[in-house]
Amino acid sequence: MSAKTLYQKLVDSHTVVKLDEENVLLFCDLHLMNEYTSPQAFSGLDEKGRGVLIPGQNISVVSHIIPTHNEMPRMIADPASSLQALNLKKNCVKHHIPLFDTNHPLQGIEHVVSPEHGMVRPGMVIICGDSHTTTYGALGALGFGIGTSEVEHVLATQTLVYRLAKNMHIKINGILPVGTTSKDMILNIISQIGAKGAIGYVVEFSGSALKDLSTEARFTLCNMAVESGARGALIAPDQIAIDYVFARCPDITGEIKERALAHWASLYSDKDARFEKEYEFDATDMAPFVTWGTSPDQAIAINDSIPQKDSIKDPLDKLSLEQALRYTKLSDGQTLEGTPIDHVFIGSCTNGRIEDLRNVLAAIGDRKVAAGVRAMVVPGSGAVKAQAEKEGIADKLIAAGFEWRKPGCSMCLAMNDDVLTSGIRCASTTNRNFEGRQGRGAITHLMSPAMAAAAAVMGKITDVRKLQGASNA
Ligand SMILES: CC(C)[C@H](C(=O)O)[C@@H](O)C(=O)O
Ligand code: SF4
Repeated sequence: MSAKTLYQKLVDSHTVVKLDEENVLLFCDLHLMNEYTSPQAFSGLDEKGRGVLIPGQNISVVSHIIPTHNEMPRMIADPASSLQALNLKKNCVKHHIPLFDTNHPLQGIEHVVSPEHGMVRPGMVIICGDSHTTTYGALGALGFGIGTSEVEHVLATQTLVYRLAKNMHIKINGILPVGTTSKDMILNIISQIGAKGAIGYVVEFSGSALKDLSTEARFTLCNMAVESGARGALIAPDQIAIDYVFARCPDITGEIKERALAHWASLYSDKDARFEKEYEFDATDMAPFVTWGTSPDQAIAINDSIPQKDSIKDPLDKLSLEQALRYTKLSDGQTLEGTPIDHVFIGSCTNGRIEDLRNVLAAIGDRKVAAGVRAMVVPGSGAVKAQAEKEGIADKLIAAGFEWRKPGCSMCLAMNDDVLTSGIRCASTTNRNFEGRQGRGAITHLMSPAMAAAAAVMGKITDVRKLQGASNA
């Protein structure tokens, strides 16, 4: 038998039938839905008089449009958004699909909610009408985003017509230095391979630098891989992944547990497996990374400077640099450190988990949010929020001047009422910095939670490594 990549093993084990050289009918173990990308799919089912084939292998959350203010119970004031949430509820009740509704204590962003309750396990195929479904690769599950018409197909058949991707291997050796995180790692990688660098590929990450990363840090890495165009991101499951899953699945015991372990042990790329593209990085000299432009690959190390216009040969690249800098109101050749910021947003499916919030607290020490800065923390889920409150993180962040919100996507894409106004500069732990992403004319700098925390207390983009010790109180 020929050597296979982990990706090929996952696809083969889920292939119902090969359709042609490029397409297979793929079985999907878990299908996630949100209020935003599911309505047309349910209407499509209704029109054709079809039902949902396996309701228990689908799950829904309300995430994108809900407000994150602290009133109890949470109300959706915007009529269109309220209708979307109501429709999702109706559809889920009608088709017996479990729903984490607006006021459910565990509600949150799909990519935060599903792994924290043990729904994501190595070897699964997981799909969602949302691009950041690549997150689940951190546990050795193949996750990817699908379109609305595909959502309908999955609901009706639990399968998907799937176009095969190519294999890319990104090896990261060395050890991430203190003060850097997997967010810096992925921003660094994307800045080098480009926002289109992995189009058509499923990326497998490996290397010694991953061994020290927690599952949550790996989620961040795989989540953002899609920003390089990747159709999926994978990390072969190791003991860290296995421990994460079993801690959340106490019901898997005895023979089933043995069988699961035996299967998971086979989930790696064979020694001679062929990758169409390979990259190697060294984590040892990585530094905190921050975006300066309007694409996730327009990023630099905090101690570096924005590229000089004249150093860019390709006319299109030069144009996109000029356009980006016009929008972000920065100049070529300048450094980012010291750039004043107005707003800080900590949250999203990239960095809205408990470890991210612990990192925020650790970074600020006993400092307070700088005068004139508005800093918001939006936990990724109800469980993250409750945990942070239990650990005293919430109280300390509130005392430091942060707003403590309810879970949701919020200012990651500004589809609720958390919208920035034009010209506001935001230090954000999110994943996209396109023009207008956080509000028309608003400027987004993507960075790690620790770096965003440093920006909050210093009022400017700051190298978090310089913050150790001293206080601004
Ligand atoms: C709204 C949804 C389709 C979108 C996505 O697929 O990623 C959103 O989650 C985003 O992050 O831009
Ligand atoms: S948090 Fe942001 S990136 Fe994640 S699903 Fe929501 S809008 Fe998309």
